[in-house]
Amino acid sequence: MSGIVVIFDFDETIIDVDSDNWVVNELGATDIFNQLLPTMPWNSLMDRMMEELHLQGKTIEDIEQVLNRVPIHPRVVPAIKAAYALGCDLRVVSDANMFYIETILKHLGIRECFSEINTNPSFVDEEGKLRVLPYHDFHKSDHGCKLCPPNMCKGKIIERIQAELATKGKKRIIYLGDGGGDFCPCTKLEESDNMMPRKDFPVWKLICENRDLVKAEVHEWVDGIDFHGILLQLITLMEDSENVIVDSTNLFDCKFKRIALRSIA
Ligand SMILES: Cc1ncc(C[n+]2csc(CCOP(=O)(O)O)c2C)c(N)n1
Ligand SMILES: [Mg+2]
Repeated sequence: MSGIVVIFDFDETIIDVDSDNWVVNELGATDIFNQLLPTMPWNSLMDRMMEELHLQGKTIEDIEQVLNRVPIHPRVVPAIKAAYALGCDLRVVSDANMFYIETILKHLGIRECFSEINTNPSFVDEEGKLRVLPYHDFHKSDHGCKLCPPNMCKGKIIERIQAELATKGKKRIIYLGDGGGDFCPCTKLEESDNMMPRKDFPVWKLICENRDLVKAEVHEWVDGIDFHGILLQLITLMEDSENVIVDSTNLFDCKFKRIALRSIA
């Protein structure tokens, strides 16, 4: 086991679209989705959209088939398999839902690479309808974070993971994400952690505008080629820097690799 935990956002990070929009659009429910969007929070809207699809005769198998052909860059699965093979602890933190994520990861043959999936719970009810629930029950209590949507504060999830890691000795985090919801967790990372925001996506813009709020090293990525290249380079570099104390000859190699990485100043 390496001392590295890699935390992945899901939509527009592991897969190349928003899974919610993908299912709605592919099953022909875009118009009703657009009508309902201004009237309720996203997470409640997804539960409602699953009801609409059920009423239109769409089955759970139809949803599975659509999820199984979701766009993903060909380098992403090899990157995840390689990070797992190198002994990293891989986790998902996503505002999609458990049914979508597990269906896609199983189809890609990488479900077992992940030790944990933190997302909105979902289940198939007795009528065969997919139900989507909030990660935090915002009807019961407010998570109190002003940056995040009411159903999920990814920063709270990172703090829980950090507390767990603190009990297991020193572990370093690499976080990959794209969305506005990935900014709060990124502000919780330490100097020795690495943040990989997707270039020109909301979290990248928020980091550029609030550079002082982010202590972690920042490495932007554009596509699956970067996802693969930068992630594996960072894992190697972080492992090297752990070995530096026992083998100082690694130091030059380590510095050289650091220069080779693309960073946001
Ligand atoms: C303008 C606008 N309205 C609503 C949303 C909400 N939203 C869209 S896809 C998604 C799932 C993200 O999953 P993951 O955390 O895996 O990326 C969420 C919560 C948004 N992003 N932008
Ligand atoms: Mg995302």
